[in-house]
Amino acid sequence: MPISVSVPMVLLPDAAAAGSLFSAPVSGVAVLVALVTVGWVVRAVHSWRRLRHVPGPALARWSSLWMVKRLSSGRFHEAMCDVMEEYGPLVRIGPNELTCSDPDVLRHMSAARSLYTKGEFYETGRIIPGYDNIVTQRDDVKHKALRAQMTNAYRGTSAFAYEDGVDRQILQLIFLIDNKYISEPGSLRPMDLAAKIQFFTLDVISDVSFGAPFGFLTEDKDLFQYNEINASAVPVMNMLQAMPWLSNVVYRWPLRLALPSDGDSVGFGRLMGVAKSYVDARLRSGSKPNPDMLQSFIESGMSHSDLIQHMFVQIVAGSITTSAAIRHTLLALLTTPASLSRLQTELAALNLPLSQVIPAPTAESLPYLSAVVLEGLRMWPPTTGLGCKQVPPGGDIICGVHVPGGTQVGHNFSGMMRAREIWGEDGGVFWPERWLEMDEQERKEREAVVELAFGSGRFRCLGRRLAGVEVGKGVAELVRRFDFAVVEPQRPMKSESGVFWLGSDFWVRVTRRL
Ligand code: HEM
Repeated sequence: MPISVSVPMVLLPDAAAAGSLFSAPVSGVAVLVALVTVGWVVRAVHSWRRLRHVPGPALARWSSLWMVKRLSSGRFHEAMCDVMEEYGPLVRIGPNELTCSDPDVLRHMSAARSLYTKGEFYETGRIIPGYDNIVTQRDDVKHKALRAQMTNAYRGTSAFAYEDGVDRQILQLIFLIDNKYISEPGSLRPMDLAAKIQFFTLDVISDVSFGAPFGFLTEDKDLFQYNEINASAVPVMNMLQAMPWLSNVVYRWPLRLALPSDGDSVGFGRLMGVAKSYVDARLRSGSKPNPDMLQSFIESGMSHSDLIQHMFVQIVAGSITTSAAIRHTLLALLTTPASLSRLQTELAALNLPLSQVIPAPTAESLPYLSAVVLEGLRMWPPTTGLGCKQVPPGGDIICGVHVPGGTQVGHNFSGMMRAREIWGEDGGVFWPERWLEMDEQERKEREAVVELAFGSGRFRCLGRRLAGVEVGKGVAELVRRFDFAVVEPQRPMKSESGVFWLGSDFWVRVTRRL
């Protein structure tokens, strides 16, 4: 029997009543969406107008998507060269971001009395949310004070010499190659040169920092999955470069729980843990001072938390950059036999025994080695990120145009190092001879441009001297002792650029020369 249910008429809403029941929330959401859209459009139009006179790709005028796409493509350095070619030395690459390839402008922004400050992106490098280190400190007065505190350690006065640490790790690298990776006729022991160089730079920086290497070279493995985790963190850094405000999201609960911490067993956190254990051991009463950077930092009066942070900062800042420089210079040499042979001849003339590493002053006095190192830094500046500086409140005239206060102006390192106006038609070619053919004045000026790969003025890289010793000696000692044949000449190495270079799969066949 069918069941019939009778509903009292009072409970049945009529059509009009139904409409009013739903229309209130629907129209509320619609108004909200409309307000947000109008707000976004007004903001976008305002930001487009502020910099509409600066040339650049159409999408970049409205959105950060242009940068996001280029930064995540792995070819950011090429995008920077392309925009310079197409639009000139000052290019708009985001709603509030410009990039500049004029060396004078870059120097001006970082000069001692300049009113520019570090840009918004720097804050994204904080290790502890809300707590600044030398890289992230945007307050000029505090940055200056911190830098003064740290300079002694980087200068290498206080009875410590970088060179010993670099030499120890060069010998360790050579020992590893000699014992594990020498191929004989008919046998191949392929070696990923990119990985070994990364191990080398990590062991150098830990050796000079705490007086003991991490041990990447002795273990011959990616300890604490550091390199693997570093590679997976770079895409996040790339996103932050395009949209620094995202770091406010990352630093909030619950995402902040995923940030590295010194209790982690792998990655950045593990490295922080190692740094902390060295700091704690050194501060323990009765512990012996050691002639290293940590000791200099302690003597400068740094707090416990600052010591840990700055040990960690320099491990990261001092390894990814230096390894990119050595890796690219070696690749350029292996694929330019005339340059490699000329360098090997220069090194052979030194008649140094194999037990000895070339002393830094000797390496620096070699004309061809110096030309090779300069040319490697020029062709592939190791930092490809923008290092934006913020235009002071009153605005400034850059490359002849007015740029309003608050604009973020980045360094177009890659474009500047290949610009036709500076380097001529062959700026895109690795050719160390160019340095030997210049007259003294010209060479001085060009060297000053390459030097900008380390920043300048108030923000100049503190590890510049160590990096120079490491790159010069590292390249020289490897090509002096070994021949490297690229295993896959059509794709010699995997290399990607964003904020930093990432390199891997640089497979080589190694034989002894001496
Ligand atoms: C080829 C290797 C290297 C390159 C190309 C390089 C490049 C740079 C650049 C471009 C900056 C930023 C400048 C700016 O903000 O305008 C910088 C800053 C810095 N670098 Fe390096 N770097 C290298 C190696 C090193 C090494 C080995 C160390 C540590 C021993 C180091 C420690 C630092 C520190 C602490 C800063 C922050 C300076 C400050 O803000 O005052 N770097 N470097």
